[in-house]
Amino acid sequence: MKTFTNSINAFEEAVNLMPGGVNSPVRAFKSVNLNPIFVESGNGAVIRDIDGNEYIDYVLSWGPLILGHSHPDVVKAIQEQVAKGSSFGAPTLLENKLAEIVIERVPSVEMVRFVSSGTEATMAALRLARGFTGRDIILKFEGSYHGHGDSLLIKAGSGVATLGLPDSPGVPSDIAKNTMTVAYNDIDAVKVVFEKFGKQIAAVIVEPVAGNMGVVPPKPGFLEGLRDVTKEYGSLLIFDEVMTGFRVDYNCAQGYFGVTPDLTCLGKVVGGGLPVGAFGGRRDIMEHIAPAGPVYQAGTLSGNPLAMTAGIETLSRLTPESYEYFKTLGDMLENGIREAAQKFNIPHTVNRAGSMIGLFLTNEDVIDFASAKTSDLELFAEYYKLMAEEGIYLPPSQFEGLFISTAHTKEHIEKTIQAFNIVFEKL
Ligand SMILES: Cc1ncc(COP(=O)(O)O)c(CN[C@@H](CN)CCC(=O)O)c1O
Repeated sequence: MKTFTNSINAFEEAVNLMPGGVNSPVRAFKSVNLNPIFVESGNGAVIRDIDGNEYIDYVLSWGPLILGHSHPDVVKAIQEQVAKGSSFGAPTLLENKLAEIVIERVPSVEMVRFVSSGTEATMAALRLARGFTGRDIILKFEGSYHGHGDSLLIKAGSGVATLGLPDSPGVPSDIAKNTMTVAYNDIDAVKVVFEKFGKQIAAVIVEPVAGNMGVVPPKPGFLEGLRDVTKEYGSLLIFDEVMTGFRVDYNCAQGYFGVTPDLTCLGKVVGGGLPVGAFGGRRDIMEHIAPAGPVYQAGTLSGNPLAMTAGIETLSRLTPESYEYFKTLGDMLENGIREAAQKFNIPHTVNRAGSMIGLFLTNEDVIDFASAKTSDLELFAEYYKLMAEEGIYLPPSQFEGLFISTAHTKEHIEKTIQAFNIVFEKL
């Protein structure tokens, strides 16, 4: 039986030091009603908490650790770089190198700007789209998360073709009103909005595979429809690939689905576990970014040498064969979860996009946020606790997905499927 004494004590201290005891809300384990574990170390596919418990990790720091924790080559390269200096606030060859890799792998990217988080990337991409088009309105999708920028913390107004409402205190209504929200996968609703506001819409921002309502792949024709309608009205199409970038495919989700946006936002994997975000796209658009153009964007630690090193070493070790490996393990896990849920009559829908897997505790097809919310959240909390006791570390929210790394093995997957069977039998 696992004990969590040290994590419990540490969290008691933390809640007096930091809001909610964490530096990002989802880490507080609120939606699963548990004390979060404090992690001591990670090695490959396994993390160890400060009570000595070990877990097979399917969170992977919310996506970045696609090679697993403490990959020896990545560690060595960062150690060598930090001995030469951690930050200069001046250009380094490392930025050129990572930029070349990103431009080579991401079909839409002709030029790229590095920042320090996915939020910065999407904030900057929106400002760029507005500056380039001279328009103000942004269209996003209900249940999608693009970081905590004011223009993106927006919930749907009533009805389809109405303006957005703040989804957090502190977001001025004057900002919220320029963001519209419709249901993911509903291309007809998008067309209604464009018929009414098309010439005022600067951009549509979309997760090409939604990963923040759980995993929800695009319906056939959805991304293509967005590409067509934005072209028709002179708006930009922005793919937020912070989660899907280099995870769904060697050439990102845009390569997998064959739809090329005007701008792409990246994060997570592109930094290999260190703080990196990026936005890039058509050269004629990107050349509007300061100092080449008038749209301002800046950052003290943008292009940080250590973060660039982690990104270069990580992306360099991802090959087309890596995605074959993810498919093999992902197939095993997806089928194993489905078989276990069927065997023990657990309500379930399993969605998948490459090495992103979403288990919803509902028998509804999950195609958008409304259908994702039919999941049984109380059952999810019970399931989560039991899986943790079996040594499986999952994202502590029904509205997140499981990630696989190149460090996961068939043995890890087999142990995980065994845990699903044990847990589903108990529920
Ligand atoms: C599609 C997408 N776009 C932007 C972001 C924001 O990236 P960051 O600012 O957290 O680096 C994210 C961040 N994802 C969340 C969870 N899925 C990160 C975890 C957290 O918030 O702690 C994202 O998924």
